Amino acid sequence: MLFQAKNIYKNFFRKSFFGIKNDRSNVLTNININIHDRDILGVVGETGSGKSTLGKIFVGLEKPSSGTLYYYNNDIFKLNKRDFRKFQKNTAFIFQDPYSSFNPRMKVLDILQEPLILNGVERIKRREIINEIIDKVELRIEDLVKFPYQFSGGQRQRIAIARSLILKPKFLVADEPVSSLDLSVKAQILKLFEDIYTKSDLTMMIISHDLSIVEYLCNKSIVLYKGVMMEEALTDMLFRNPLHPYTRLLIESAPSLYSDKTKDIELETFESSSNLESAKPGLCPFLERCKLKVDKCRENFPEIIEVEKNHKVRCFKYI
Ligand SMILES: Nc1ncnc2c1ncn2[C@@H]1O[C@H](COP(=O)(O)OP(=O)(O)OP(=O)(O)O)[C@@H](O)[C@H]1O
Repeated sequence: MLFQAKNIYKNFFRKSFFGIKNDRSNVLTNININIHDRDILGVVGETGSGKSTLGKIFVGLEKPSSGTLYYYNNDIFKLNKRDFRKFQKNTAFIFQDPYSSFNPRMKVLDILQEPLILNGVERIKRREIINEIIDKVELRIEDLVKFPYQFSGGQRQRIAIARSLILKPKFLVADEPVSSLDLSVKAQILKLFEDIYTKSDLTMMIISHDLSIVEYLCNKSIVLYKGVMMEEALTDMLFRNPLHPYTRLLIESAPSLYSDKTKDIELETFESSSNLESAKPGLCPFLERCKLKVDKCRENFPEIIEVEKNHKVRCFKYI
């Protein structure tokens, strides 16, 4: 198994005006996930549900507050410096807004060769790798001497993908990889991810609030709500038979990949704002918005249970 996340919690402390850490926010609660070689795991949930934080933990950019993340059975946060660097070389993260992660004074060639230089790759080999990668992401040789601001959003995303792949990682996290792109460019970039996956031995995590992207690319998916895993399933199952009221809400209200229009259907699982019940610690975080709640929901926190093979849900409706 490539990754095994066990009981991962992440809290951030907000500092008060006087710089004292006093306000703790639970961003991730008891996350357990297995990622096998060649999986494409989709992580969905609304803004602030902890998706990016989870992705960053998987590439070592954030450390969990507690819990363990195994990479081929090694606890990555217990590796010595050299092995941790080796681990990070095997992983890559494409940020939500790639443009802001580029140095605007660097040309594409420098953006692409920087990681190679840092890893001691010789000039001739660098050229070979860069030629190969720009071919893969369908950029042109003449693009190498341009600056990022000279490209459209879709082209910039190609540069970000090229840079993330330059050290041939085994595992790639793409955080909202197409959220800022218009529909036709979005489809091209998704196709590019698909091609890259087919022609390499990558394992991926795709973070998105947009379910259509996950449906298109991912073989399995998890649904996060306020940092809690609500459902985990093979993607086909999740879409064919969503169990958690929150997943159903997401799927029912999702626009299709092929249209900007949100489906106009009755959201039977969703409590109208006038009826909201405030969420209490220790109870299901979706309680306040759930129309299907039962008495038990106001008393206990539901465990996540396997309802059928490869399909888990956290909801008292199924316990
Ligand atoms: N470094 C940090 N310090 C303090 N709080 C943070 C930090 N990083 C994230 N958070 C908080 O953690 C929560 C989850 O953030 P995260 O970016 O992981 O969510 P997300 O689901 O990816 O949302 P989005 O889709 O908007 O990026 C948010 O409330 C955010 O403000």
